[in-house]
Amino acid sequence: MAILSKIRPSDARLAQFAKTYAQHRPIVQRSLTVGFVLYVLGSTYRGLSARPASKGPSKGKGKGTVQGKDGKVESGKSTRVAVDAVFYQRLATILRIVIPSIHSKEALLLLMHSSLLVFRTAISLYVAALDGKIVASLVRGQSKQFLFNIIRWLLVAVPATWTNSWLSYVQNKLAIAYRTRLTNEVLKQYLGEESEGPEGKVYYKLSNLDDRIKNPDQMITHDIQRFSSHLAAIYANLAKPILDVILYNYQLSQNVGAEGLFILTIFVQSSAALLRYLTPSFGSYTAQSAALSGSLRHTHSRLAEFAEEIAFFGGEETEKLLIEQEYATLVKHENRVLRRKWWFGCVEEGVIKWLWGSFGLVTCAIPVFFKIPGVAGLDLGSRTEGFVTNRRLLLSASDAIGRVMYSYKDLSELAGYTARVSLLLDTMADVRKGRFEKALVSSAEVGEHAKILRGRGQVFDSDEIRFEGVPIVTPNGDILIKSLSFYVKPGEHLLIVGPNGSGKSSLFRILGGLWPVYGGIVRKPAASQFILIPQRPYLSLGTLRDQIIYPHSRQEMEDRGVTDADLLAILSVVEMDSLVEREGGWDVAREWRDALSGGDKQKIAWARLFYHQPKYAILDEATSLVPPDMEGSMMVHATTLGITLLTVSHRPSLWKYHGMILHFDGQGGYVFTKLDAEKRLALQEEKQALEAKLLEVPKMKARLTELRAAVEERDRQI
Ligand SMILES: Nc1ncnc2c1ncn2[C@@H]1O[C@H](COP(=O)(O)OP(=O)(O)OP(=O)(O)O)[C@@H](O)[C@H]1O
Repeated sequence: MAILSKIRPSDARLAQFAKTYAQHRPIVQRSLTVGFVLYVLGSTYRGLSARPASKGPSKGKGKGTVQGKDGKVESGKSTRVAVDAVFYQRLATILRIVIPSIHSKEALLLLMHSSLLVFRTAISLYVAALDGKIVASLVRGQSKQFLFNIIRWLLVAVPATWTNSWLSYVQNKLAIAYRTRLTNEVLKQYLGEESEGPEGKVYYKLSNLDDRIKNPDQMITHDIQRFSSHLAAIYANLAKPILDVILYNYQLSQNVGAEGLFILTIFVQSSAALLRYLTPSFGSYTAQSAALSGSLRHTHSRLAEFAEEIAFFGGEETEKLLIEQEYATLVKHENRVLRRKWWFGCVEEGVIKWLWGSFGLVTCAIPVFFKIPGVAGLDLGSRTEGFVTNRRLLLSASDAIGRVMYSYKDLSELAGYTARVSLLLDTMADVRKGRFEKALVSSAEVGEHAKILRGRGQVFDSDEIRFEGVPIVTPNGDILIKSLSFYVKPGEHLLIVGPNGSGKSSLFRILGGLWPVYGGIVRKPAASQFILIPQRPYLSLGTLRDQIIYPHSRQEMEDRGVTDADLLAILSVVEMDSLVEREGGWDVAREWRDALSGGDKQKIAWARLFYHQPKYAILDEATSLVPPDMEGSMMVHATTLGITLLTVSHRPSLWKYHGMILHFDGQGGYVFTKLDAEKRLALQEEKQALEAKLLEVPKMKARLTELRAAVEERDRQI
């Protein structure tokens, strides 16, 4: 006061400014009101024009097709995406999975979330009343009352910040809970227990027998996560802003003071600087999350890439374990970030809304308790009240209105992710029932071809393998062989030969239960009685031991009474025992696909065969990279273990190990007969010798012509 009384010239200037301002104040108020209305209109327009959200999976005016990650349409038959009855129907189906009962954890979280939303609104109402009281005490100049109200204001900050942080925490918990439910359900079907039955091997059939889903890995990892977080957020994004808008709407009719706006801007800038300083490095957390998500996706893409090999090994459980481990690491990280967000949310709320809010009130109180010349008491009161209204409008109403504007966008994004998740669930359900959607070859619609495709064969359990009139049909409806009949009795090894693409591997896919049987009768042991060794064997993620015992776990190995010493003995059969020392022991884990050579991979696959000792081994060019002397010893060893071999090989050196031959001609025909290896080899040698002689004929003819010319020349000279 003493300082103020000394600066008379500035006091006069202040009084002059206040007078001019008071004269023009109505215009300022009107401009602010118009500006505010324009802002609301602009936000509304932006909110509505964001409806055909180009971001996210929805397309067009809230409608479109379900798209893959690179924008490719997921299915030939387009799936509508709109906020309509179909969306609510799909959502209801998924809700039954993510909230299985009212006693579930998710239902409890949802109840907590709702209660917190209502509680927060109640706090807002209380604060609104408290604000009014503070303004009243300011206007009346009641310093004690004012201080008392400020203390109440700071006290209410405790439950308010607590509620807001809890809201965000519970919402994110809910998203994780939804995701876990959906992931478990999808994994159950995708890598399900019933791998032996016709309902199993969904992960193989989804990508090989059906066209609808191009990237199941992305759907299971990314889309389910996006769907879950959108579903958890949509409740708060719709319900709370509507409540807030109703609550604050009456204040929009009140004065919007330019003074308040100015001071508030300073506060907002200061709080932003402080918060920038305090903010944990959420950017690096996001990068880490992306890396972990990428790793999880990589594991899934490996599964899709090697689906055939894993399907033959019945490695579903091992793959499921690996995926679950990756998922657990990701969730652990997300939970850590969530906890940081929780305390940061408290600080953020405390600083922005409450601490600076109280400072703002104190600032407004200065002209009340310390008289500023030229400004009337009544003006001061209305200006303070204007500031409070302004603060509320900007901090609460603008936030609420903004969220209402964008709620439709949220809803259509949720519709997009709902469509993706539904497509995944529906396609899996169809695949499990043997209903596939795939573009077929043009002739598939007519005549005998169509008749074969409409048919279904019978599959019986048996000790031996016997095909009776079974057509070999590719997933796109191409008929490789119309009717195939052959058998393999235990101990009677079968050699399968034929040109590329004639259907040799396709036969194995039917044996492994991967491709449907379109006709005839198939008798065969369960898929678990087969082991496939392809040219490029599958190596799982895990230790060196895991490669030999795949898909067994260490526990299963021990339960079978097998020790590491036994595994070493198995490795010595394929002359790979030095590998254990070279790689640093049985428990070393690495990307074995890159660590081993092609031949080493084949030998490891043979070691795996000797460990499992199945009834039948399918060898699809399984010795192509192994030295000739070793392939013989490996075959003999397999035979002594009682394993019956079904071999695809172009090497005549392997013929002698087989009793029967199935010869595809590549034109839809085949011969199934006894294989007399010696006779066949003798014939082969004679054929080769004749072919070699035939190659000499042109050279001999040329030489003969030369000799005849030379003789004629000599005769002329004589
Ligand atoms: N998942 C699939 N979808 C559609 N067609 C397929 C699929 N897998 C294989 N085919 C087709 O089936 C035909 C036979 O393939 P298969 O792998 O049985 O040949 P193969 O006799 O083993 O040949 P190769 O000696 O080259 O291995 C090929 O024309 C191939 O394109």
